[in-house]
Amino acid sequence: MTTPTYDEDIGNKNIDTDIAEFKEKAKIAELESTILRMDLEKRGLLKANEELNKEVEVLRRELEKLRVPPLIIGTVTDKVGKEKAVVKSSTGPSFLVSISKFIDSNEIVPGTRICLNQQTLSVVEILPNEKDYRALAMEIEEKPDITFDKIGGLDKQIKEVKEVVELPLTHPELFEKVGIEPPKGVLLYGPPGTGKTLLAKAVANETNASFIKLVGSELVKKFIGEGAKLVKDVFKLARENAPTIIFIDEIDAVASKRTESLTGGDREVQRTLMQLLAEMDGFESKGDVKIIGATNRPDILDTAILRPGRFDRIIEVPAPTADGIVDILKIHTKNMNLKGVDLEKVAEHAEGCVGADLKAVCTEAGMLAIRDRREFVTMDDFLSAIEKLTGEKEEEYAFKEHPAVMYG
Ligand SMILES: Nc1ncnc2c1ncn2[C@@H]1O[C@H](COP(=O)(O)OP(=O)(O)OP(=O)(O)O)[C@@H](O)[C@H]1O
Repeated sequence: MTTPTYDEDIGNKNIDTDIAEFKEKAKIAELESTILRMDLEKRGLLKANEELNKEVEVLRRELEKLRVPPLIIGTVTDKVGKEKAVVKSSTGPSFLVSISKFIDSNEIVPGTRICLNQQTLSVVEILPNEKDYRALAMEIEEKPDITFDKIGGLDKQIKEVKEVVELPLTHPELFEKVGIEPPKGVLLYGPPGTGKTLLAKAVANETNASFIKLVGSELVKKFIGEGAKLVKDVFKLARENAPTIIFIDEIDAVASKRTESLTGGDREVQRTLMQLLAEMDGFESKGDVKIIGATNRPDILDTAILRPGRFDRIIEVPAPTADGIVDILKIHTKNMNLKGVDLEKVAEHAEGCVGADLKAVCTEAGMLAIRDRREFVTMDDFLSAIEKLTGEKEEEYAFKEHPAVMYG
């Protein structure tokens, strides 16, 4: 074997370097093409992701449509395969229904409470257990923190409510001695936002009573077939937690005049009203459960609800007078840092506003000060707030008929 000469040695080294360089370039080219391929793949995936997101959005909208109330409540009595179930609806009949693909069918077992879409009758929602669900339908406060001094411009109404609701709770013996039955319930009527709920809460506060609030329209519109049952439950709960004030807002939704031909929805309302009347007739007027109903539409009420022994006292809660507006403004500005604000002048500009509007005016005036980085609220803030809010209200009235128009 001959040893390579010096020149041969250099030549070999050059070839080696060339090969290494070539290999490196090939590697780089390969990596670059991998990057390109991956980039293309990424773009494809992003596109697919975009498509899928669109599909999810369409399905979500479809699901929302299915869940639009009114829904029928039912209880699963049997499961048929993976996609069907036998459901006893709370309106009476049983149905073999399909389970919507949006529902995890494993969660559907006999006894599960579900909601059915009214048109397709397919299972579109699983309800929490009965107790939790009931809690959603009513608002319960042990002792509300509203006192009579937080209500402005309603002195006459406060006196009447105290006489009719509070006195029988605090001094039932007075009624016994005189030999008259205290009223079981009182109906408050007037435009929205005038303080009906406040009055009911203040009575509960004064008498250390529990406060249960129901909203008539929710009772009958949200879940078909549950209204009557809920009314029954509310009275049971009220007796267990007595003394109790049951406040039924928008009572017209369950107690409007009967119509000749009853549609499904009307029948539901009728059942709820019957249950309410039965509960009212069934309890002692000397007992410690009182009902306060509220409505903006006294003209459409069924007279059955106004018979003696039911809502036998009716109290109007009107929009505030000029003095009332000043009183309410004083209440809502009590903790505000005012500078040069003449509440009587503010009241002149706020003519036609109800309590809820006045509260909104005070909050808006405060917000204007904060927006200006000021720590005090001026007359101008109030005037701008009134202008803004009354403008918004006018727009609202222009679009929808408002019950308050009844009151002029
Ligand atoms: N007379 C009032 N005095 C002080 N504040 C009031 C008065 N009326 C309304 N408000 C304010 O407006 C808010 C809403 O009032 P409230 O819920 O009592 O009205 P409502 O008559 O029950 O209305 P709705 O008929 O819409 O249920 C209250 O929380 C309170 O801040």
